[in-house]
Amino acid sequence: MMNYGRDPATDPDPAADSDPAADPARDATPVPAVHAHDLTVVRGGHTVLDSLAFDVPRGQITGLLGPSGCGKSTLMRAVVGTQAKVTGTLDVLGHPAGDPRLRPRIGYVTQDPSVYDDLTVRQNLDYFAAVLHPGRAARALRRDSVTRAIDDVDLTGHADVLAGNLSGGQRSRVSLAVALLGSPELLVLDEPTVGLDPVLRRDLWNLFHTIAGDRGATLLVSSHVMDEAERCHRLLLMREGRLLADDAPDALRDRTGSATVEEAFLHLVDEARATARGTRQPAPLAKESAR
Ligand SMILES: Nc1ncnc2c1ncn2[C@@H]1O[C@H](COP(=O)(O)OP(=O)(O)OP(=O)(O)O)[C@@H](O)[C@H]1O
Repeated sequence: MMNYGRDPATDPDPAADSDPAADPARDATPVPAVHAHDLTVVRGGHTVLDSLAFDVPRGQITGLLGPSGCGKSTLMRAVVGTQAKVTGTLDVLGHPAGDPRLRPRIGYVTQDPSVYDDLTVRQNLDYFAAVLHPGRAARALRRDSVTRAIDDVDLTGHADVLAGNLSGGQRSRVSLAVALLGSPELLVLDEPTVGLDPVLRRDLWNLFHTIAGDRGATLLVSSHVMDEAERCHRLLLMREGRLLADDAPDALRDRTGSATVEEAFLHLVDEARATARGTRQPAPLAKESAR
């Protein structure tokens, strides 16, 4: 579906030479969970993602942060293969984004919870588990994975409540539980903590770290709340469809001499504006919020 206009000289196809025997050095550098090069998306005649290049390392939490409208959801849709008009290279778990082989390996939670309001929490999970693991032989596996997913998102006490009677934050957590069902290698979560109280937000971030640390999954998590950046292993900072930074939070703060990621973000915005004006003088600190 993607990988339009790949330049073999600068951007080799990872699937084409994926035999480790052909190049033993590849063992030392595993294919990243996501590899993007010259990734561009045009929507309604407007360039929403502008020639992005980045890697998302495996087994870590990568935060995708930036103000509302900067292109986070568009990028996530491109990664899971549901975005139209994508050009450039976008490889996910070693395959072109959108490859049908990726479907069971990726969990995706959109901003709008996709749950059936007329089913209970457990019935929602049972339904999706039956699609994922059909047949009588998988009955115990289904039951265990449903129980674990409901527990993961702290909804055990609400398992028999109709989804339509849950709060917005609880319905979002049902969506997350559905995404966790198949123990995906890559979880793509679009603003999963919106509308949650601080305790639930903390618990969810703890869960994300468990999923990455204990289960070895890769998480790509978007947020426009900069304090969530501090909880990520790596950050992709975006603004107006471009990448401002691709770094670890500590390195980002050090590099910009900032106390927080939000301050670092503002520093980088000023730097980008100064560069655009063709001057090396940093502009005064912006007043706008990064949120
Ligand atoms: N159907 C469309 N046609 C044209 N432009 C669109 C369309 N949908 C979104 N856009 C534009 O694409 C840009 C990126 O939108 P996107 O939803 O990816 O941003 P976002 O960073 O996820 O925002 P938010 O944090 O508010 O969800 C925005 O400027 C938006 O106006």
